[in-house]
Amino acid sequence: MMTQARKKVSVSDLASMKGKEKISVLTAYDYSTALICDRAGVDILLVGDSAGMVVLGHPSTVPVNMQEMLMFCGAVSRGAKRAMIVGDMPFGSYQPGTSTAIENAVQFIKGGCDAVKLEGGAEIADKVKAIVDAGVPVMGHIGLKPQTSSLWEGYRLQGRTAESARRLVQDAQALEKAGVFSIVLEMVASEVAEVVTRKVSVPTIGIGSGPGCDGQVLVLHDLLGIYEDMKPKFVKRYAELARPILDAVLRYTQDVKAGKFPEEISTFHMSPEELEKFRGKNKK
Ligand SMILES: Nc1nc(=O)c2c([nH]1)NC[C@@H]1CN(c3ccc(C(=O)N[C@@H](CCC(=O)O)C(=O)O)cc3)CN21
Ligand SMILES: CC(C)C(=O)C(=O)O
Ligand SMILES: [Mg+2]
Repeated sequence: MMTQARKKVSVSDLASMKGKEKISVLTAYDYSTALICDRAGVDILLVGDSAGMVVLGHPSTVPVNMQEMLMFCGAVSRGAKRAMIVGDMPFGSYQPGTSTAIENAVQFIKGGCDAVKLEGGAEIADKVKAIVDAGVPVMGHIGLKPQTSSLWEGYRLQGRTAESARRLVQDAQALEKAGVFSIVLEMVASEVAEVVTRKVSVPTIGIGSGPGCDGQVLVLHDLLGIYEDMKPKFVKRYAELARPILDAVLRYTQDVKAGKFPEEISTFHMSPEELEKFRGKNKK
């Protein structure tokens, strides 16, 4: 008998959650935290290009490349048993053309991801369709698109005017038609996110887009309180871990300086016989 494949959250599981059960999504970038998030029952782990900011220390997500993303994806995939893993395609990995987009999407799947995410609406629908046709599930991402917003107008609320709200609905529908299994709505006015959620059949995942979305996503380091360079209004800190980490490292450093670490319990010894021989030889 074949061993049963691990029970993973699938595209069809997510589809059937729309309107019934909210979808919990978090970012993850490494094995140890992926393992914890998976154990907590997070449905989707997004290996976000936000790693460029919170892990690599860049001022935006723009500098992150494929090689870096694939390393994070491999680590997260080894930690997640149940959660679906979505790889965030970095800036430059899908802009050059459809075949480049397919090649890089396939690299994410080979690297352990179950799906990929691309920023953009109607203008990238052809690339989304091509990736889906190649057999790779795609998550859309509209509203605030950090990869390009950082180069143009900065990180601002989207869908503030009736015109831009209508465009968001059209973008969502274009992505749905192109075959996405889900759409991230980032920093979209709550009223607009609600309408988009009603108008598409696939689940919407909100970040800073109000409670009307089918699911929610946050950056793990924001939720844990260990990324302090910025605090968007939509972030809720479920813990303030910067402080306890600082305290632990302070105490460790004090102990090292004072010669109080390591203690006997953390120290290894030779056997008495070998120690005797060692001392004898050393005497000479
Ligand atoms: N750590 C982290 N968390 C994120 O949520 C995140 C990233 N990194 N990197 C990629 C993008 C960038 N994001 C951001 C960053 C800043 C604001 C921000 O400053 N927002 C202002 C409102 C600005 C306005 O209304 O025009 C705020 O006060 O929330 C929003 C989204 C969300 N994403
Ligand atoms: C915040 C989410 C949606 C994201 O794209 C990221 O973490 O990079
Ligand atoms: Mg991203």
